[in-house]
Amino acid sequence: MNGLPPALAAGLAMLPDGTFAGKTVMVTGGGTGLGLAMGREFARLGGRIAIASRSEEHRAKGVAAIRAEGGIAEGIALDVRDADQVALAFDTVEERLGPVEVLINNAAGNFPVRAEKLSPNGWRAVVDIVLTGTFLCSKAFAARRVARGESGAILNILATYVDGGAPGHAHSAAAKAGVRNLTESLAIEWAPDGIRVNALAPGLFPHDDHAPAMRSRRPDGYEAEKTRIPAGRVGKTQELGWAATYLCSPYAAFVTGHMFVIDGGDRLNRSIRNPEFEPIRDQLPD
Ligand SMILES: CCC/C=C/C(=O)SCCNC(=O)CCNC(=O)[C@H](O)C(C)(C)COP(=O)([O-])OP(=O)([O-])OC[C@H]1O[C@@H](n2cnc3c(N)ncnc32)[C@H](O)[C@@H]1OP(=O)([O-])[O-]
Ligand SMILES: NC(=O)C1=CN([C@@H]2O[C@H](COP(=O)(O)OP(=O)(O)OC[C@H]3O[C@@H](n4cnc5c(N)ncnc54)[C@H](OP(=O)(O)O)[C@@H]3O)[C@@H](O)[C@H]2O)C=CC1
Repeated sequence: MNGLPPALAAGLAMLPDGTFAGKTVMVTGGGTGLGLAMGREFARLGGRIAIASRSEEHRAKGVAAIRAEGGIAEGIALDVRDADQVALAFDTVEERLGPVEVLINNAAGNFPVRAEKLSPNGWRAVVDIVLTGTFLCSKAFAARRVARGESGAILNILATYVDGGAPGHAHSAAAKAGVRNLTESLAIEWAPDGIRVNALAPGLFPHDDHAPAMRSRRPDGYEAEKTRIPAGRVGKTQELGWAATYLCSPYAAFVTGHMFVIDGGDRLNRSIRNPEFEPIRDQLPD
């Protein structure tokens, strides 16, 4: 489990080439980090990628990365918190790339903060991006798929702290837990329409795009994680692409309402000798 099989490390496909040929895949927050890694894998399998986010710079970077690999990508301006912008984004994508058949709700906001210091607006910003944004995009997607009488797939990006919470991240953990529950409600509601709704919960996947507030503050970066995570390493962003494309592919046609965890066993980590408890207020700045 510590490394990748040589064939996978060399970039060989898990799914057949062309699995997403002719399909439009919208990735919210797809210009950076994990969203971009997933978009690249969908594009490699033939998908047309719509990168929908707020920052022109992020969108342009993502579009350039996918096009440099021979893929098809367009950037679409979108703040997922705004229902009118969401509707316009879906219409614009349809005009430029065709109707969206796969939606990846990846956009998120997060910053570490002691809960008693989190302002109402800080709470609202994160919950609105993660929970309300996921609902608004899912609703716009499903309304269009149902009107066309066509199936589709939604993948919601969670975090492993949907179980157990996350001290210092109360806003994000609560919002992600809400998205997990939403995944299940919508999966049941839309199953008769052929719309599958699944979730992917990543463990620790460092990347160069991480927002400054979310970067590791440890002097050794992520070196210590090698002994903390049971698999002995952090995740590689390409691995999320493999999981995401499988869950949205016809090979997962009977999979819906599922949360797929990809974390090297981190979530289940229990030790015989547990570390001492260090209060969160001692771990975060004032
Ligand atoms: C752990 C591993 C798992 C990883 C999971 C991830 O999700 S990784 C993904 C991570 N990726 C990202 O997060 C990328 C996207 N993130 C973002 O765009 C911003 O971080 C955002 C979420 C604040 C939204 O931006 P926006 O322009 O909509 O909002 P705004 O700037 O107007 O602020 C709204 C309120 O929040 C307050 N506040 C802000 N920062 C801090 C802080 N550090 N401390 C305290 N408070 C903070 C700010 O003061 C304000 O409250 P006020 O003063 O009015 O009471
Ligand atoms: N990296 C990790 O270890 C982990 C990540 N995750 C999850 O993976 C996903 C991707 O995170 P990651 O790539 O690490 O982080 P990034 O900060 O790189 O990505 C977040 C993306 O969300 C977009 N975004 C933020 N707010 C909005 C908004 N209001 N409307 C539209 N787009 C928005 C940003 O684009 P823009 O600024 O252009 O709007 C950005 O591209 C998130 O859901 C995160 O919670 C979960 C567990 C671990």
